[in-house]
Amino acid sequence: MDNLGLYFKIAPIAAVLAAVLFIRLRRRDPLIASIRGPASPSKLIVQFLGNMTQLFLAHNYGQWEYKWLKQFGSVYRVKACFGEDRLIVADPQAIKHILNTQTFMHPPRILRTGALVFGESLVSFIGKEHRRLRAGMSNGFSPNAVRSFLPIIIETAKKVAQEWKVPSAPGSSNTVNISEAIDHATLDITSEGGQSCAFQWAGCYLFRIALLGMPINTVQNPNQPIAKTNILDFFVPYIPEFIFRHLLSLPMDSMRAVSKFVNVTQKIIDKKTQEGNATGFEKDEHNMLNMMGMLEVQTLELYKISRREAINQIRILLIAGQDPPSVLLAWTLYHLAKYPEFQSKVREEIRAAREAADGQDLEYDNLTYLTAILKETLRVFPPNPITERVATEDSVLPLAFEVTTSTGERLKQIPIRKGQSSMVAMGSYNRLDSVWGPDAEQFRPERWLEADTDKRPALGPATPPMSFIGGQRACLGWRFGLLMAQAILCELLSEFTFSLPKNSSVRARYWGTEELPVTPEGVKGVMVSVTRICLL
Ligand code: HEM
Repeated sequence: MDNLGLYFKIAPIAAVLAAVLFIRLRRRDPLIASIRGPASPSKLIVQFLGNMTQLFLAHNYGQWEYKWLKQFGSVYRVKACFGEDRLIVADPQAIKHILNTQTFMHPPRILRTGALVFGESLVSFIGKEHRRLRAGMSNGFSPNAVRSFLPIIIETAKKVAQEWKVPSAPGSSNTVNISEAIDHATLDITSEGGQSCAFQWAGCYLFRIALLGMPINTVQNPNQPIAKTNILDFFVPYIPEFIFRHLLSLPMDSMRAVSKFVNVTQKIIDKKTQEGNATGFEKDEHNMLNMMGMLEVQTLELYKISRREAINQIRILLIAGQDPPSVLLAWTLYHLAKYPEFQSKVREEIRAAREAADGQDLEYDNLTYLTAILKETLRVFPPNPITERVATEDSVLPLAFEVTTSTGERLKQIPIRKGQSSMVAMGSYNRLDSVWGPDAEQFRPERWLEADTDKRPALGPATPPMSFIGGQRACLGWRFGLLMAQAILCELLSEFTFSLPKNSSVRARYWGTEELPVTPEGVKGVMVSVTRICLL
């Protein structure tokens, strides 16, 4: 009986696996299969996952990907789940084509997960629906709208300084995990401190727990949860809808945390809508929805966006707006602590700018060395190093650099069949010797001050480097993210020096969609010694 029971449990799973494998093998494109790439790992258990474990679960993100880049060139093939052939694309011309034509879309995996976590939002919409919503939201990210957040950014940076608990006497220091306070800071900014915005009723505290409790923000017990949830991610396209709907009920810490986030934000959205309907949507609130004009009747009518839809964007703005700037700041502070010579130079630039501004707000874009440091950090450790697109029809990928197949054929372009998945590898593009020169691996901010910098292909906003992606799904908040980083760094560098404690080390870990710095124990963040100086 026991054996029979087991058989009935295993048989349907085996049948589904066999069917998926059969469909995959029949759909295999011989040209893509002939493009050179790494062999699949030989262990049986990971064979199902192909090279995905090396790509996404590497001990140090990029340890395989950047090696393959050197070995196989700027476009190569990897194995994904169930023998699927995927392209890893770091070639600038191919990337430009993928991002700027309507032929390539987010894969169902991202759209499905996006819909589950964010509801009807920018990340779960495609085509006309996406363009409509994006047009309405884009309006609000103008330089002026973004700059109106400067007072709260500066005020929040001061709170970071307090959270580090460094005694007030110059020379006093403390060793802290810089990501903890920075995570709180970017969340406070994005949700406008919870003081005057949509989150007020729910209490900022509850909201914080819900958002900061999400696994993408707290990698407390790194290896297990990361591996489990990332592996689950690989299977998302194959999970039937009736099971997928209940994914958040799985007894896993990560699922519980995401579910809490969904529930708390849903209550906020409902409450905000009810209150607004009863008493009107206040114009004097200063929050992101207002910044984008998303509570104004004219804007909503112009872009045919319902109010409900507008308020729904709270979730995506909070996640997209909170985490990448925090990761960028953590990697930047790590590099400044590691290279004191760059740190002194940037501090000197800030000091001179403050003197010239004579008490007025700084013009951050004029701080060329600070911008160089940020661009170099975005180049070497882009917060989102890789993303995926799927061809919706047959197409041809143009190439800047030829690709050689395993039979020795040299391709100047790659014909792509409908359904072919391509990973747009921003991190790899940002390290291409052919674009960045032989020192591409090195952290060298000076490269941004050299004359030939702007000759590199511009693939998206604030590029090069390509860390905000480009085309129809380019980061909407890149200007906001950069302003947050610039202003917070100016405040912190005016008050503290940063250095790495003895024997400290950091590695990069892929989590969710991000390349996070983690301590040797695997906790998100970087341990840094922070020492107070006389205020600049
Ligand atoms: C340093 C900071 C940031 C980086 C490196 C970054 C990077 C990115 C990347 C790579 C994408 C594309 C992901 C994909 O298509 O797979 C993206 C999309 C997006 N980002 Fe950012 N981001 C940053 C800050 C922000 C901020 C501050 C906001 C909002 C306040 C924001 C809002 C968005 C939104 C709404 C999208 C989706 C756009 C769409 O699908 O049309 N981001 N970001």
